[in-house]
Amino acid sequence: RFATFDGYKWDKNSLTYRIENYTPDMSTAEVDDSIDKALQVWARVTPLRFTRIYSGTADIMVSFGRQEHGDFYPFDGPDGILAHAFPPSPGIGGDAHFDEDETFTFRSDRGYVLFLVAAHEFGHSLGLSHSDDPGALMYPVYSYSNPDTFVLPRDDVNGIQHLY
Ligand SMILES: CNC(=O)[C@@H](NC(=O)[C@H](CC(C)C)CN(O)C=O)C(C)(C)C
Ligand SMILES: [Ca+2]
Ligand SMILES: [Zn+2]
Ligand SMILES: [Zn+2]
Repeated sequence: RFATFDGYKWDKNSLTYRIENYTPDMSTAEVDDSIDKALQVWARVTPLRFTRIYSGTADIMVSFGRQEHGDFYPFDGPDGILAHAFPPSPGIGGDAHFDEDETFTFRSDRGYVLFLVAAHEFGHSLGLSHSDDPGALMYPVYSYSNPDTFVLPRDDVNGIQHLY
């Protein structure tokens, strides 16, 4: 069953995002595609629309970092926590951080598929917290699934459509 951050949500349907830096694990094109596809997962089932910007401050700032990286939530080296994101609000709200000490992949299960991790994080960026449904994208434990055949689970659709 989905959960939200007590009604934190964006008060606009048009949101901007900016990819601030890249992981060496994948090509920039693969990172760009993974991030774009992860946002489209949510756009397909809501009125939300995402526009990429290349400078300045976006609603959703996407970055890779390791250990202490500028907020009070340092990462923890390989495995463990893969990423985190902040619920809707000005400033750091909406931002998604990925642990650079992970191996991120485009489609391979020999690492963590960036598309899947990002889709989960963007759920948080939009106002969803965790689901107790093990089949939900917003379940707090990573599990591999084929990005090419990924379908947003019903619990996540219900959750995001409860908000937008
Ligand atoms: C492989 N490691 C895991 O499955 C870890 N889970 C995560 O890193 C979550 C992100 C995944 C679901 C993309 C953290 N989270 O909720 C961010 O919003 C642990 C279960 C070990 C905490
Ligand atoms: Ca980690
Ligand atoms: Zn962070
Ligand atoms: Zn999470």
